[in-house]
Amino acid sequence: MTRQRGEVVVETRDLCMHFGGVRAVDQVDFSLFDKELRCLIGPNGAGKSTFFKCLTGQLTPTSGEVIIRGQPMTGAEPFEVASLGVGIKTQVPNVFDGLTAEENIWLAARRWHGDARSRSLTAETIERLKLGDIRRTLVGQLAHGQRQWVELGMVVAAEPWLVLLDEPAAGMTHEETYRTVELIEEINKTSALIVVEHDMQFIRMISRTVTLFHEGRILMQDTMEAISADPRAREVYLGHRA
Ligand SMILES: Nc1ncnc2c1ncn2[C@@H]1O[C@H](COP(=O)(O)OP(=O)(O)OP(=O)(O)O)[C@@H](O)[C@H]1O
Repeated sequence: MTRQRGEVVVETRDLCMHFGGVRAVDQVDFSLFDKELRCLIGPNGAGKSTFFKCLTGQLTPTSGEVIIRGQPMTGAEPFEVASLGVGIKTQVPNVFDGLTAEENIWLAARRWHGDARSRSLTAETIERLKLGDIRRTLVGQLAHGQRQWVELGMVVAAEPWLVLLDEPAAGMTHEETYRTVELIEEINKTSALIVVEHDMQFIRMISRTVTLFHEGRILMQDTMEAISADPRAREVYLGHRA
């Protein structure tokens, strides 16, 4: 079961996001502990992305509460969530194609820090995520996976204590997915993470506590091994994916 570590840093209470009659997120009570790495999985339409967007401020929930490090953040704007020290990577690309990888990472650092600190953070991030071979390449010329890693670098350069990632391995090859897992493990040394992901190979490699959504609710929360062995979980999700 979930190994509880330290303080709860993200909490939702009775969170609901309804679109007309569609209960995309319905009465969700969720807790994330400091330094935890949590994956959110579920079949198409289960409510993962909607839940994610309620945390990031992209959507204002219909009812319920979002609490981040003790602060009530229900309905906050994305910049207010980011201001708490939360790094957010959505599915929408957020890079400048006409700038190099290094310049993109520097810009992300510069948003929060002075010039000197931004330069050192950029160098540290490139070293930490092993992006040295592409640092001077224009992002518009990079492969899909490499662009995603630059975006991860942009998130890391802001020194977040919490990182929220929506489908970081989407569209990646096996090798790119493997590298992305390594980068996420590296980021988890300094940040808690919530990762929405479809890719079973990715989830198994990450191998931590997984929250399984189904019809807007949390159906199960456990290791991937336990979820894989559960008949109900298999029926709603794994049966048509594993
Ligand atoms: N803006 C919206 N307006 C109306 N309905 C929406 C909207 N966004 C999501 N929904 C509906 O809410 C439900 C949950 O969708 P959501 O995208 O959160 O699921 P998901 O688990 O992220 O699915 P996927 O894995 O396919 O991305 C679905 O029925 C979807 O059609």
